[in-house]
Amino acid sequence: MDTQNKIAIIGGGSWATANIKMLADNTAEKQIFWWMRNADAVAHLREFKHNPNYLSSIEIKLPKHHISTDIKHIIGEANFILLNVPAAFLKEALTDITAEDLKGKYIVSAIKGIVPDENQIIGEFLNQHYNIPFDHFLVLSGPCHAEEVALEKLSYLTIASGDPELAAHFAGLINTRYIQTIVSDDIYGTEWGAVLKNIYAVASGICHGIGYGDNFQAVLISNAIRELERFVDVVHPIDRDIKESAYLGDLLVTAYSQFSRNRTFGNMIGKGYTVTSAQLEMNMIAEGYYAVNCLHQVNKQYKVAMPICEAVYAILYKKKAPVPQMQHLAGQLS
Ligand SMILES: NC(=O)C1=CN([C@@H]2O[C@H](COP(=O)(O)OP(=O)(O)OC[C@H]3O[C@@H](n4cnc5c(N)ncnc54)[C@H](OP(=O)(O)O)[C@@H]3O)[C@@H](O)[C@H]2O)C=CC1
Ligand SMILES: O=C(CO)COP(=O)(O)O
Repeated sequence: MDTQNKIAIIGGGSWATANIKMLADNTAEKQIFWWMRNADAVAHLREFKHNPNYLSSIEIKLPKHHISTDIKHIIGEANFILLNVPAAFLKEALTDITAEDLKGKYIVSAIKGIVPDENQIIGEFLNQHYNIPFDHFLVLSGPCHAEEVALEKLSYLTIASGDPELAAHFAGLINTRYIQTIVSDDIYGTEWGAVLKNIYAVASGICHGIGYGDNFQAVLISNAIRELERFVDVVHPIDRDIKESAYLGDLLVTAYSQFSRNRTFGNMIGKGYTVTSAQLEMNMIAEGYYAVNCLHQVNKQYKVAMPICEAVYAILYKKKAPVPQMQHLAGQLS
């Protein structure tokens, strides 16, 4: 294994900023490089050592020349590439990057989404479009909100990889006083679980926005974990315990948290905002919005019963009114 520990973070949002904090607070020897598309944010970071747009309380102590808008240069410096751009914009971010640029590197996806048009989770997309072997691919998953990392609240992260030794090595680069790590070999289940929980969090927010209470939400989420299990068991049938933190834990934190972008987005939709106005209001990305459209396409092949995802799809993409859709869904829950 290449243990140089030169890590490039690709993306400039909340999770990228929180990931830099964990990596910097971890004491293993390493170098950290950071790419983001926003030149003003790079200039601000170099001068003032804070991301002006996301989690600005975190102090970023990287050398100035380690932060850049030149993605090819930043990727060229590192042997670990930590992808942290919302899935909807990943292809755009990697436009100038070729398979040759990524050859031999370890790619870590902290993204919880599906690549639009390709309708692929990140590991599949990188494997098919950039020849990344699964034993060079890792998934960094929750349950973990960037905001709580900023506050150094105890959090658990799951690292999944086709190579358990590699997963353990990367875990050793992000463990801190407030970050515990769990290692898994379930790349597909971890990725799909994270994609689906975002859609269920949107559903949870919509229900809250139209006036359902905690009693209904508990039933919704208990049905959501069964729906999630049905789907991952069809897409990648292995022996997994859906109650583990990477699956149930991630669903719970996103569906219930005040910090969840997906729940907040759903709540606004339930309250009558249009998709565009909710997105403008948030200034952050709700992956569940993009994911539900991709999932709707992907599930034409698998035909798994997914009434919660279908209700969210109908509201967001067919412009159906939330109240009757959720009433209809409620009739199917148990
Ligand atoms: N936040 C969290 O707690 C967690 C997030 N994740 C995952 O991390 C990934 C990144 O999300 P997160 O950091 O939360 O994102 P944020 O919502 O905090 O930030 C949005 C990011 O998306 C970029 N962006 C927005 N619009 C565009 C566009 N049109 N083209 C290109 N880039 C764009 C922004 O760049 P710019 O600032 O230049 O506009 C910014 O980097 C997602 O897959 C998310 O699911 C996973 C675990 C936890
Ligand atoms: O993935 C997350 C927590 O594990 C963050 O989810 P939100 O995008 O809903 O904030």
